[in-house]
Amino acid sequence: MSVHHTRLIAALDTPSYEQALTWATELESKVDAIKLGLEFTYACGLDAVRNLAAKQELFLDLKLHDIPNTVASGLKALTPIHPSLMTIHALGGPEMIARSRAVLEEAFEGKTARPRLLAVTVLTSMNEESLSAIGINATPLEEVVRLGKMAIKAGADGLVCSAHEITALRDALGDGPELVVPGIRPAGSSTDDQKRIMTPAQAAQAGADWIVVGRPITRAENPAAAAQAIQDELQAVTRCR
Ligand SMILES: O=c1ccn([C@@H]2O[C@H](COP(=O)(O)O)[C@@H](O)[C@H]2O)c(=O)[nH]1
Repeated sequence: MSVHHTRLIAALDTPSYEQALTWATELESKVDAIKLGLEFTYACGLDAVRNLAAKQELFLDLKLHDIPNTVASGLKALTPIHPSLMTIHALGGPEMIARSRAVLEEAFEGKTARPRLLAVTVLTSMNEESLSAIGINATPLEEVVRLGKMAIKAGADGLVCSAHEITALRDALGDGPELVVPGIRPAGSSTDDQKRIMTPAQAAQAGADWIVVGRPITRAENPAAAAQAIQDELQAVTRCR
């Protein structure tokens, strides 16, 4: 059994390269990784992503979702950036997930660390009502566990889920899968468009490997101080597993 600490990822959601670089620099010693997603990548391009990846460990969150060949080829095209974590949507199904895993293994054969493949289960902006609106008559918890089991069996290294589903996923899948958890809100902060939220300490207590925090850091008057406060909250929670 070893002591386990939850690590902090800052989501740098901005269309401005200068802004992202400023945040990445300010947060360098405060967060464990940065996340770049659709907004930054579409606005600034892959060279900009590559430049920031040279500065800090990178979670490249592009949530690919298409037919298996297109997703696998897309992931392959991104491998020179060498992010630590990459996302696809679990809803793409087992063949898409298995092809994605295979392409990453092939691209990084013989190298020390390949990017870990994460399957996004149910977005943290969704609740039971939003699931019902798209014809899914299940709770987010039921749907996350159902998709999570399928995705891990198909070859995903981990899952993106909310902190509310961590215990059920650990019960179903054990400690192996890497659980990456957005929808994090320090006590008293605005929920924005997030529906399934928890505080950093609650998510750490539940067993998150990583938490993802965007606006509570980037919209703070002092982003570095906001990130440090979250780290302090995480450090106060020590789990053994
Ligand atoms: O289910 C998901 C999957 C990804 N995200 C991403 O995480 C950050 C959260 O940002 P906040 O500002 O802390 O809300 C954002 O980049 C999302 O694209 C998610 O929120 N939920």
